[in-house]
Amino acid sequence: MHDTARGIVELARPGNCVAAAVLTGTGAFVAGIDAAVGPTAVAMVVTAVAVAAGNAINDYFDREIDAINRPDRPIPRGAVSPRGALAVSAGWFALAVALAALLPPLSIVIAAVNLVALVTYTTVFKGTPGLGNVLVSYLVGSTFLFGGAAVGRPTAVVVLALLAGLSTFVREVIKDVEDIAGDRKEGLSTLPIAIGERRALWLAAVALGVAVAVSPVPYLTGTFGRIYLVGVAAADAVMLFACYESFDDPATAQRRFKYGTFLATVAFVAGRAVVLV
Ligand SMILES: CC(C)=CCC/C(C)=C/CC/C(C)=C/CC/C(C)=C/COC[C@H](O)COP(=O)(O)O
Ligand SMILES: CC(C)=CCC/C(C)=C/CC/C(C)=C/CC/C(C)=C/COP(=O)(O)OP(=O)(O)O
Ligand SMILES: [Mg+2]
Repeated sequence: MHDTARGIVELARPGNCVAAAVLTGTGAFVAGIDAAVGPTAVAMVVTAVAVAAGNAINDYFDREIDAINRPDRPIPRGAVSPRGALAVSAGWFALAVALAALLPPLSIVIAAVNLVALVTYTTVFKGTPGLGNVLVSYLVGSTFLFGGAAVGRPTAVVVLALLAGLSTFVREVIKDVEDIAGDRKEGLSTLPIAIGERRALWLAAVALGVAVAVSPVPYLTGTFGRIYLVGVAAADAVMLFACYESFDDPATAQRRFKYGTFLATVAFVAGRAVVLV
């Protein structure tokens, strides 16, 4: 029983759930959390539960592949049965739907689109070159819009959504380069397999260049205070270095890149806080 409970928690990948919920909360905070603390809290829980549901159904559909490449995952190691994982995912999806119904109309629309995307990601989008990366990027970017919509001001965080989406695309491509051997063995057609590793990494570098060029905009529009520039410059530097590093060592680069995105999230919060105090 102990390993089953641990397995169910692992299916959710709680670190991703918390990180995504923080992004939703950041979106609400930047947009104007004073307007609606309750809906913000609900939106953060919906985000966390939706990510848990999406990760669990991903493991269900990936169970044969993971048995070869990730035997330590809960289903291949026998901690949770495939049917059990599907039931847990369905329960989390149902909970996300029930809670999303408490939110404003636009939030409900975003949640509905995202939940369908999460159910179809693995079976429809993941194996199509670049499409899976674009969908995950949209999902991460949408957390800011979801938080902004919860407080009735989604347009206030469109730039943040774009930055999060672009940077997620970059990291997903680097992760696909890291996983290229296993993905090729599984017969997956990821972007690096379809167009080549270096071309895929150059495409990611261009996307990062756009994100870095756009990153001062929240300061220039007055949304964030000057401290944001210091924080986002550090985050940009980490992500740019990770992107350069990815051509030689994608495994280290994608982990370093993730720290850069966390640094950027802190810069968003600090940048807004100094304007509000
Ligand atoms: C240029 C600039 C200022 C960019 C903004 C960067 C920003 C705030 C990005 C947000 C990225 C973030 C913190 C995402 C966490 C939420 C999440 C669940 C991401 C999706 O991850 C999917 C990935 O495949 C999971 O893999 P792993 O992390 O290895 O478990
Ligand atoms: C705002 C709302 C309602 C939802 C947002 C949902 C979010 C932010 C999702 C983020 C992306 C995410 C974590 C999706 C889950 C599915 C996924 C991409 C799993 C990873 O799948 P693989 O590509 O198989 O990689 P692994 O090797 O890690 O399994
Ligand atoms: Mg998987």
